[in-house]
Amino acid sequence: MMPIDGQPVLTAAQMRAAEERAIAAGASVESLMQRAGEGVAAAVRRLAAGAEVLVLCGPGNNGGDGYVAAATLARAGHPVRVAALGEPKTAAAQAARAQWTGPVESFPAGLPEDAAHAPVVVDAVFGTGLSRPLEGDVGRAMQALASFARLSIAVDLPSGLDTDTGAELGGPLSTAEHDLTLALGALKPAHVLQPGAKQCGAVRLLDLGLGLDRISAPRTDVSAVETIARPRIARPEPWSHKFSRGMVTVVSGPMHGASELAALAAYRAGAGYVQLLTGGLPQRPHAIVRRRWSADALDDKRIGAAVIGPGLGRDDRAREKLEVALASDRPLVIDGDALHLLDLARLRERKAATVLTPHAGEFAALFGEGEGSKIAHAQAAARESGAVVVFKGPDTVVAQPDGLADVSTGASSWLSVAGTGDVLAGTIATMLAQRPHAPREAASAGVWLHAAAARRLAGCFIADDLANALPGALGECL
Ligand SMILES: NC(=O)C1=CN([C@@H]2O[C@H](COP(=O)(O)OP(=O)(O)OC[C@H]3O[C@@H](n4cnc5c(N)ncnc54)[C@H](O)[C@@H]3O)[C@@H](O)[C@H]2O)[C@@H](O)CC1
Ligand SMILES: [K+]
Repeated sequence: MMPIDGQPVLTAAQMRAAEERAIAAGASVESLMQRAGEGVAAAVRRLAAGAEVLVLCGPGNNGGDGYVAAATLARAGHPVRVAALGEPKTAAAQAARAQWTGPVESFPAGLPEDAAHAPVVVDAVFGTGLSRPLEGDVGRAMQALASFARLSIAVDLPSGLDTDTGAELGGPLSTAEHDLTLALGALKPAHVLQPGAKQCGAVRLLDLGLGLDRISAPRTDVSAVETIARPRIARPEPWSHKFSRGMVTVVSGPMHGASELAALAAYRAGAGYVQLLTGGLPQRPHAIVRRRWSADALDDKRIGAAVIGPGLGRDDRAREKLEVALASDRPLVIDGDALHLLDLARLRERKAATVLTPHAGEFAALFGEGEGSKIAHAQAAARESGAVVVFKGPDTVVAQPDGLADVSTGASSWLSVAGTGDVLAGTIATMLAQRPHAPREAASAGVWLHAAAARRLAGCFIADDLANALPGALGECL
């Protein structure tokens, strides 16, 4: 079982292609299924601690993995039962079924009442092949079993999810929520995009030897999408000074608090010099340099990145400031109100690095609703705008115009509070000021730090606390 940071994310079609490549290179579906089932059995055995396991098997190869896992557990002397949704339909699943010598109960109808108390449930009903909503009582029965179980584990994916979008094919609340999902061979979008990611519980990767790791396969060969890994951030050099550490300028507006938060976060994320262009009164922290806005305020070549949007307002003065920011040659983070004023045609004329940080509402206002997954939406928006797009949420996606994209995993739901977006904008600006040539990497590093700061707070917090937790998160990256 491997952690999921910095791993490729493959669609169902990309997964099939990887399987075909492995078969062309000498593997067989049966050998891959054996490896998958044995990996599942090893994980289940370790976690079940001797408790009886009920394996639910579907008609396809996901079910085949389940039969191999059940047979492997039985051979090891672990108490295990099997219940199946029909007979296996593929040759590989039929061969796997033949390994299991015990009885097969039928699922969902016919499963005795006491099955509801199975302490450990393994969902091997459907994986990447599911193309339509679960029929009959399958979803409801699975939910009941999973909620009664002390431990419920999904093989590859929780049955009922759309692999490529993470949507529940049968509509909201139609899929069981598991404690653990064992992603086979590679992560899929449903492991990282909501609501699928929540239904997965913890996600761990089982390697099937498909050669999908970044050492064997360069990023674009198998997939342009990857989960965000902990960034490596350099300590200041002995000869570093405040400007070489990264200078961030935050453009303020009538709602001073939002830009104050962005400026505080920029400092806490490691910037050497943060100035706030504001008409507000001096306040803490005094380290923030406060200047009045002027039309040439962004001409300073020492500025590594500027932030515009938090608390900016949407009036003519806000428009004027945004136009100055767009015309400047400084890297720019555009957030909040500025996203509502943005003209995409004007943005495309800009040469310097630009990062947009919309939440779902701002994203829809700028780019429309779109088709497909959140990853596909972010990729299309990056292509259309020519900017790096950070499509925020519980499953933040960072995409750049050529299609490369990163997805955040494990964001705390406590981040759903006012001001955390301003903190993210400031954090990304610092990363951008320190890494001027790599806006996607800078944005992803900022997203990682933001999520790590929230994890360190481990519960309810306000945006000021989040900014103040950034140094601890940064410490994890040195
Ligand atoms: N891609 C790979 O490299 C490997 C994949 N394996 C497993 O194979 C799985 C994919 O197998 P399959 O493609 O056979 O797909 P699944 O096992 O996910 O299910 C597909 C089967 O269910 C039927 N079906 C689809 N939607 C249905 C619905 N709503 N109600 C009833 N029946 C429905 C399909 O007609 C098909 O028979 C993966 O998730 C993984 O568990 C492993 O065995 C080994 C390697
Ligand atoms: K499954």
